[in-house]
Amino acid sequence: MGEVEPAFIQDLQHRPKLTIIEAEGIPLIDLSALNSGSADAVSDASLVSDIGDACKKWGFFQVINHGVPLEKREKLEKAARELFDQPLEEKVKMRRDEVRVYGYYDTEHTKNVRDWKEVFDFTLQNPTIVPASTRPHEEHVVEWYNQWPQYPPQLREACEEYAEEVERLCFKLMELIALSLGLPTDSFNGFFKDQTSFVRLNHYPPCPAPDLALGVGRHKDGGALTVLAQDDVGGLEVKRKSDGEWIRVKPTPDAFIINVGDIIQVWSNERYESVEHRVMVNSKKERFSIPFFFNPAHYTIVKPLEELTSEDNPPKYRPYSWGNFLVTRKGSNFKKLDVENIQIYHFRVSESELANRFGKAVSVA
Ligand SMILES: O=C(O)CCC(=O)C(=O)O
Ligand SMILES: [Fe+2]
Repeated sequence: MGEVEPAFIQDLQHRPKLTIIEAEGIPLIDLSALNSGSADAVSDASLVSDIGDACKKWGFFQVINHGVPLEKREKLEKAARELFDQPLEEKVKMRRDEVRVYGYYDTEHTKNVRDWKEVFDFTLQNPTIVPASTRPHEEHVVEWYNQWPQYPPQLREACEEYAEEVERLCFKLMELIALSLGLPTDSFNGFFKDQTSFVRLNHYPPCPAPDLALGVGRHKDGGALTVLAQDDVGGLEVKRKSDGEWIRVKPTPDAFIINVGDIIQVWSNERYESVEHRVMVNSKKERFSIPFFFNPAHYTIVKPLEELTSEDNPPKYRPYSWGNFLVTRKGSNFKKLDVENIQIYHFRVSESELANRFGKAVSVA
């Protein structure tokens, strides 16, 4: 990528500020209690409340001593560099499209503006089963398969080993999140039995106009939880809930950045919110990152959990099909649409509807 074409240029109000706020950063949480071997470590009370506070206040936190071996992460980071270092003719041999949705891609759009990046996606469950179309109530399913390159030869093994470790961490984090919401530890496990999780290798090349373009435009992650490994360059910005300022997430060696996705926002009936984030690019340095998107089975109907709703706190979302959401989002990756793609707020019950329901409940009582 050389010159900045118009497709990359953000609208004025979404352009990044080059003065970076690193003030009060997202919380840093030490997970060593989880790996101490004690059977009830996951119910460590202060850990649970720290996670709950971070989810509520920020929707984002970093973890250290998370149990994912550093050598597995480094092996994948090295393979990712070698992969993106290949000539474009090689990389496009495993190009993603509407049928082969995993593989290499360099023309992704977020909110209909092109991202300054190239990516390689792979799924954990190969094949991943999803609805055959974006039609509501689609009963047929299709299989989505991985595409592996010849070079670098160790990429596939590095991907699979890394994914296995991070998946384990995701299950532990979901247990901590369940406890922080006052739910039984294993409340969420069942949703991930036939998971649609996938991992993305991101490469953000140096960009001649970091004031006009973004590596990834502002967005919320649509799944349940994201576990992100970023290198030491920096660029991820999180929209601070308290004042809407964009805050840079400072790289911490060997830490993972965790964020709550839209599904946890719905399950928790907005006790925890999925927070907007974006990636700034750099005129001198390339940057690499690896998000792991932890997603439930395609047949999951996402709705606020009964235990977390009540007459005073009625469900704020209408139930929706995760498979339909995922397939609709993936389709929108491949073309620039004239309309906004599927967003979680489309399923939000309006404040006036909520007030009406509440009013009715009161008048009946
Ligand atoms: O590269 C990053 O730091 C974050 C990427 C991201 O937010 C995403 O791919 O959803
Ligand atoms: Fe994201």
